[in-house]
Amino acid sequence: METDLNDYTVIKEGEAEVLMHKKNQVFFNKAQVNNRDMSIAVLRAFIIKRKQEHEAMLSKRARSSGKVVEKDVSETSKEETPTENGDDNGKTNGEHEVTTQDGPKEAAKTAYESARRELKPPRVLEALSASGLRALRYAREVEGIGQVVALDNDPASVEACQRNIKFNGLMSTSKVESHLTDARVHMLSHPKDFDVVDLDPYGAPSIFLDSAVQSVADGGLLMCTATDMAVLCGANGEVCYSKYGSYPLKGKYCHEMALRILLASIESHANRYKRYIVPVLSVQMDFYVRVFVRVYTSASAMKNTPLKLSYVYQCIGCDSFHLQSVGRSLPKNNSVRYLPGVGPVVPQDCTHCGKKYNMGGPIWSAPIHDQEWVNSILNGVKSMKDRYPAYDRICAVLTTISEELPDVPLFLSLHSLSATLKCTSPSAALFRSAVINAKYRVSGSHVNPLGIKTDAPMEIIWDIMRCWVKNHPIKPQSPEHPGSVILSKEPSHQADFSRHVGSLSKAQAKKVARFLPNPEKHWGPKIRAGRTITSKHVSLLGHEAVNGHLNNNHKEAGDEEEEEEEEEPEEDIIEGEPELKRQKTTEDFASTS
Ligand SMILES: C[S@@+](CC[C@H](N)C(=O)[O-])C[C@H]1O[C@@H](n2cnc3c(N)ncnc32)[C@H](O)[C@@H]1O
Ligand SMILES: [Zn+2]
Repeated sequence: METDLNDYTVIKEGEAEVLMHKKNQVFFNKAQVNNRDMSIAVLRAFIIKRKQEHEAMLSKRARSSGKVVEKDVSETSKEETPTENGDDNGKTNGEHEVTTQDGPKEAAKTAYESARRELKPPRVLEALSASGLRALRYAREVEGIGQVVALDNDPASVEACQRNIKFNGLMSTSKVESHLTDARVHMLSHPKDFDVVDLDPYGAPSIFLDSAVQSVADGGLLMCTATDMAVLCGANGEVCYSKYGSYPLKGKYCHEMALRILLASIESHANRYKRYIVPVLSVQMDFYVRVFVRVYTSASAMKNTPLKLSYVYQCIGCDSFHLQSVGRSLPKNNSVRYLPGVGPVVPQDCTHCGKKYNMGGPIWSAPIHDQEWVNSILNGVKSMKDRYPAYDRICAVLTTISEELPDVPLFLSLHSLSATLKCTSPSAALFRSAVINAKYRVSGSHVNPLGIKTDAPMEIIWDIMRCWVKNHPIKPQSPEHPGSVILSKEPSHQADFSRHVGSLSKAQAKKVARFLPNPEKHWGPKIRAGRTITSKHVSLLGHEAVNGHLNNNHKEAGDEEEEEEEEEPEEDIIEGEPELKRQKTTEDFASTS
């Protein structure tokens, strides 16, 4: 069928152009440019890293095969050297037989050259592609990328994607292919077939995780978005548990907890197939979380999973939180014994304010980024500023991430600490100085401008706040109030608030932007393409965001099936900071006492 261009608007993002039908039957959200740019930056870093790893494996192989050839040439031809992570990229697939005729050095060189040719450009699966914009951007903008397979189970989306592939010319038609299929079926029938798998669903990715972890090649990259922030941040704890297998807690750190719940869930799916993940970058931006993890196969490495997971105890009175590892390991002779974690790490009642704890998790409590990757992604982005439409935003996010303490899960909120004590808040610089002067480490968090990551125990934090209140007295409060209980104790550590040079992050000191406002109104989620627009959507998203598609015979809010599957905000939770203090109601206290 001929395409009448008058029916379409051309949308350009990066180097890709897509045709959007004026009736807008296919999903497109401009705000996801940050997500797509960040993914391109990670893909570029992945391609470089993969090449470096391959080179390193080859030279190791060449060295070892050279040595072995000198000893026994016939044995060398049979040998295979798996990489550290059990990755089989380096296999010669038995194709290359090292002959004795050219001598050992030549044999090693030929083996090297043969294996070198084997690193094929990475194959990418864009499992949920809609218009194909993302797949097209990957194909057009990421140097060294291989085939990009774009899937969707919606016929209108696949039709649009195929039209867009043609519209983007020869380079796209040769690299991108689009299929109408259920992504889960395709991933299950293509085990370890893709070097990169991208999941960008409406709402939760949970139903795609099991097949996705099987479809990624060893050492490959899984990139996964979740926009169901209300669920992940604790609005419906039981729904989160059913989808992800973890209980979320309503804390100021909930967006970071969301990232860690998603990582724990991916790991759990991977473990079913003797696989495990290594996160390289985990980002909370705009209205979603997105994680980038590498997937490896190793039954023995998988035993470490319980050491990377923790439950979280969070006090309902003062928000103090404590992590309890799911498992532990003990060295035994030359091996390791794996044991359950020792607990509980907290008493029944909070030692600071006397209230009970909620228990959440398990969450991923190992690092959520690889700082070497983060730096190389950030440097890559800076070196190609003009190639990223969302340069300022992704640069700001990556800069903040590059300064996060990698080994400190979750964070404190200065406002929350001050709200508990009902005092004025010290400035972040003063508070951070007091922590550093007490000989602990401190950093910001990319998910919250007011977040403070620190390895200081809660006793020290409350002592710092007690000392602050001594100089900034508060109005008398009821003696049962958690803040009054905390302040009734004398500090055992005397806080030193004198300004420390480390109280500002490097980026703050250099005045590099770390958090940016949204570039325009309605910079948020969009509803599922083809859905009936209701008054609920308009009130949540605004008229512009629903593209003026208010349907007159709309259903009322609540009539939608699978509501939490939408790429929609839930009031309070997604936009900015959830107002969490108010959730500590008498109901909370009663239910745990
Ligand atoms: C949020 S959109 C993807 C947006 C796209 N990645 C982008 O960057 O513009 C999600 C898409 O997943 C598709 N989808 C939902 N379930 C699917 C399934 N089981 N298999 C394949 N596609 C599916 C929907 O039709 C929709 O087009
Ligand atoms: Zn407490």
